[in-house]
Amino acid sequence: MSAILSTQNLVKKYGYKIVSNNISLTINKGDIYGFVGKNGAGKTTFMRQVLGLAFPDSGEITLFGGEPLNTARKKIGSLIEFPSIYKNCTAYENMKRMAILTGSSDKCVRKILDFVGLGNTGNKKAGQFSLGMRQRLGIAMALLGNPELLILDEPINGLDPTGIMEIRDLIIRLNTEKKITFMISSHLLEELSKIATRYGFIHDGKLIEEISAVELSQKCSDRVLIVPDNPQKAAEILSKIMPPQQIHIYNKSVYLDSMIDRTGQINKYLVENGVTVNQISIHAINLEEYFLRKVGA
Ligand SMILES: Nc1ncnc2c1ncn2[C@@H]1O[C@H](COP(=O)(O)OP(=O)(O)OP(=O)(O)O)[C@@H](O)[C@H]1O
Repeated sequence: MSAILSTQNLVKKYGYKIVSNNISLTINKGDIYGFVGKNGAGKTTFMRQVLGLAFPDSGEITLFGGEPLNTARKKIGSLIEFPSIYKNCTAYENMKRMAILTGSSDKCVRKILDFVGLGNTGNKKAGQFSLGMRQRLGIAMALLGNPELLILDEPINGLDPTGIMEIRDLIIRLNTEKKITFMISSHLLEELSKIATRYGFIHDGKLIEEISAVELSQKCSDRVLIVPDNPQKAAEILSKIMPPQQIHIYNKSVYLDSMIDRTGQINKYLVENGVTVNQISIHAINLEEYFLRKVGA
């Protein structure tokens, strides 16, 4: 697997605030990399550094196996926050403006507009577009110059369910048909989980975990949920009959990674050892819960 983007101990401070705290992250060719973090976690700042719009205090950015950053950045398209669209221009006119900067042909402009589903918008001004159409136009503009990597900052933020579905489908088609690698930031974790192949979780400027979608779904699969009167005591007692690393306390509950077929025995064992069990069940966690647990929320 070849890395398209990697950073080594990237640090960025604004005043005393460390916004990128030693971030070492890798995005491989073909990934749809979900960059997940709460508001203010440092997602945009990280992306801006990759794009050369903000400058790290220390650390390194490696693009496309070590090409000089200025030339390598020409292979990256981006949509950071809101697309810069002229509201009084049509989709085609907006694209033509951008095409001058990237040296793209008219044929290429029309092809991309068709691909993103805006080929038939005719004389309609972008100001009359839905938010979803505007986001698709933003992506279309980012596609000029044939990027190998697209960096999208919160591309589905504020979209209605149809808009979200359209952007999701577009990303999947660009990834599978055009072989474009994606880095997508979002705090809408459930939505991201429908497309991401790998994730990076960021919290308070720190990359707390990188994990593949397959590994994540294994980690989020069924486990035992126990609601005891005393979670600490329950965990301590259970650690005598199972590996302690498979026992997690979260939100006054105890979760066990194994023992799914032994809930009756667990219940009996805890009660015999003086723990009252208010609830014991099988529970699959979702991405949101997983992330919140990771960041200790
Ligand atoms: N130019 C700047 N000057 C000072 N502080 C900044 C600047 N840009 C960002 N910050 C601060 O850095 C922190 C991280 O911001 P950033 O926008 O990178 O987070 P984010 O994860 O993208 O969040 P959001 O989803 O809200 O945009 C925030 O506390 C923000 O206020």
